[in-house]
Amino acid sequence: MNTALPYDPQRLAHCAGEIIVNVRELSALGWTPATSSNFSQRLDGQHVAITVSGRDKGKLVESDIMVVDLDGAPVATAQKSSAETLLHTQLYKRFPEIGCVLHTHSQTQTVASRLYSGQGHVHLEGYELLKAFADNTTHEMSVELPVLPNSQDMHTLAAQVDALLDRQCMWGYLIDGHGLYAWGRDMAEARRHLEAFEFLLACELELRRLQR
Ligand SMILES: CSCCC(=O)C(=O)COP(=O)(O)O
Ligand SMILES: [Zn+2]
Repeated sequence: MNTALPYDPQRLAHCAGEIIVNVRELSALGWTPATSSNFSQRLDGQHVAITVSGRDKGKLVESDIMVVDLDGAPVATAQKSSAETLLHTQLYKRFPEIGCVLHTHSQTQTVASRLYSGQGHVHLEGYELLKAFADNTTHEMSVELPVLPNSQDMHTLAAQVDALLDRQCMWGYLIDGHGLYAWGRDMAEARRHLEAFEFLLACELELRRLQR
């Protein structure tokens, strides 16, 4: 064991395994086309396991998961982390309870982001599946899923997200023409939120189509 590492390598191996298994399943659904999407899990109070930039997310292996600190700087590696690392670390930095962040580019998420960008959010109401966002004490009756303008400048995007989080507490957001970010206390919860958003967005798109 390399005792010089500032994080627990066994925890990294565990998180990498969880990321690989879950992302393969998301990829098989067609939610990570053309090397898009990125995924992370918190290792401890200072470190995050995150996907290496540009990898085929459907074929991840352990060496495709690396460690960054909460400012997004690589730790004990020369690998390049996801181009969108800052969008992950800003969440871990701000909310100690967040343990997992998932970002995908499904067709449903991307089309919905385009359709609702003018409105700035997607209003989700009247669905039993909204219970996927409820904790033990509250029963969510409606959810506003924010839609942010896209930018190639991650600092601009991260500033938009920070401003949003000042006003509103939520489990995800869309980026226009880009995809969805969703998170949770652990992989299971983040995945439940991601799948619930995907399903609810698909319902909204279908309703719009039928109502035309
Ligand atoms: C080819 S997709 C463009 C970048 C992107 O949006 C994405 O999610 C993947 O970027 P990464 O650097 O994490 O591979
Ligand atoms: Zn992306």
